[in-house]
Amino acid sequence: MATLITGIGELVTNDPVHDGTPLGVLHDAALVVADERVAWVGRAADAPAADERTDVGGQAVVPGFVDSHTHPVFAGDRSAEFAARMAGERYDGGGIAATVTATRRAPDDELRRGLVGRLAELRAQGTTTVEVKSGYGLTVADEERVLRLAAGVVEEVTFLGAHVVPPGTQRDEYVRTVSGPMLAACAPHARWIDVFCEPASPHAFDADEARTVLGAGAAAGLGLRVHGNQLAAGPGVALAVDLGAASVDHCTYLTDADVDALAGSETVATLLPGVEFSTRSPYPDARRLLAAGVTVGLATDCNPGTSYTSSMPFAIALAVREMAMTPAEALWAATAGAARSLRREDVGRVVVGGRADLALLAAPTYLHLAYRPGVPLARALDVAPRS
Ligand SMILES: N=CN[C@@H](CCC(=O)O)C(=O)O
Ligand SMILES: [Zn+2]
Repeated sequence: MATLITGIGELVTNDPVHDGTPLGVLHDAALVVADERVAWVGRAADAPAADERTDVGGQAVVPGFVDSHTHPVFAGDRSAEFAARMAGERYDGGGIAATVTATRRAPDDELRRGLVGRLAELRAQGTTTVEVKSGYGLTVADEERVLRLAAGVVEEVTFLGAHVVPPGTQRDEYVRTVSGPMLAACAPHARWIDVFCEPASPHAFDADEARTVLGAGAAAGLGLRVHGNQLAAGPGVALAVDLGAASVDHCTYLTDADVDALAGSETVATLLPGVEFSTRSPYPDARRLLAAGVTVGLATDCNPGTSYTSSMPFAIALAVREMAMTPAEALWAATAGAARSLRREDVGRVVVGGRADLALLAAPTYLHLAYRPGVPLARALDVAPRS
């Protein structure tokens, strides 16, 4: 069954063929969706016939947001930690242990309910692809169960056993566990492996430890992602580029050498401005990255410690207001850039043959995403189900 979506006042495709810009904007547009894929895209006046027709009344349609960095499988509450930070405390990753304790105690049903609820929250704000990390289990059994739950509901699943060294565990012994039995138990549920490489945190991993874990993950067939350069300049970015990681995330503190390395690489710099908002930290220098030609992605980093938001529009608004990205750059980073960080060609843009993952905006133009911060304008557009 084919559905014609018409009455699109402004359609962002991320396909430059339409207007010669990265966003590929069309006005008075329409598209045809069949079997959850885009079958046709163009001007409404040229639209072909279809079995069904949906008129969106002049609203804007953009590619569904791609949230390429989240940690939504957890239990417990860390709002008091947030309040303490707002009163001047610094974030160093120490609070992760509290979430680990609560997550280990939580039965599967409670974790699944929390995950599904957070994914619904994301979708209600226009996000159609979500990457989900583990990292609050940190035993073989708990990491495996978290990833099994995640793999039951999303495609992009990331093993983050190397989030922090759990209290009471020797560092070298833990790195051996993560790279050995934990990886063996978790790899069947995951597409990616990630490491919090941050020597500035006493809880996270240094370059050698991160290299060991990522090397083992690559040997097990997983793609690589890195949490790096969040708290200070450090080895995370260089390591990610050296190992051909798909993404290095945070990038808050970068040296010139880091920027140069990223510029000549296939590694996406994924910026997470919700973290700087919630930890009262300086924002990453997005303009420096863009000027150097680095591919920039944007994500929420939805997690209970540093960024408990599920809103990609909020990330876009922060990127525009606090990181001086243009609204067009921010939307591209939240869709096509984030898709590239997941090495996905089928999401993050509206092209024939791609997934019909779309966000509808209660607004005439995508500019409203940053212009009207905090207003629930975006929602995932549900098109007719597969025939
Ligand atoms: N920095 C490391 N990990 C998460 C925060 C986890 C937490 O504090 O619970 C992040 O991406 O910011
Ligand atoms: Zn993270």
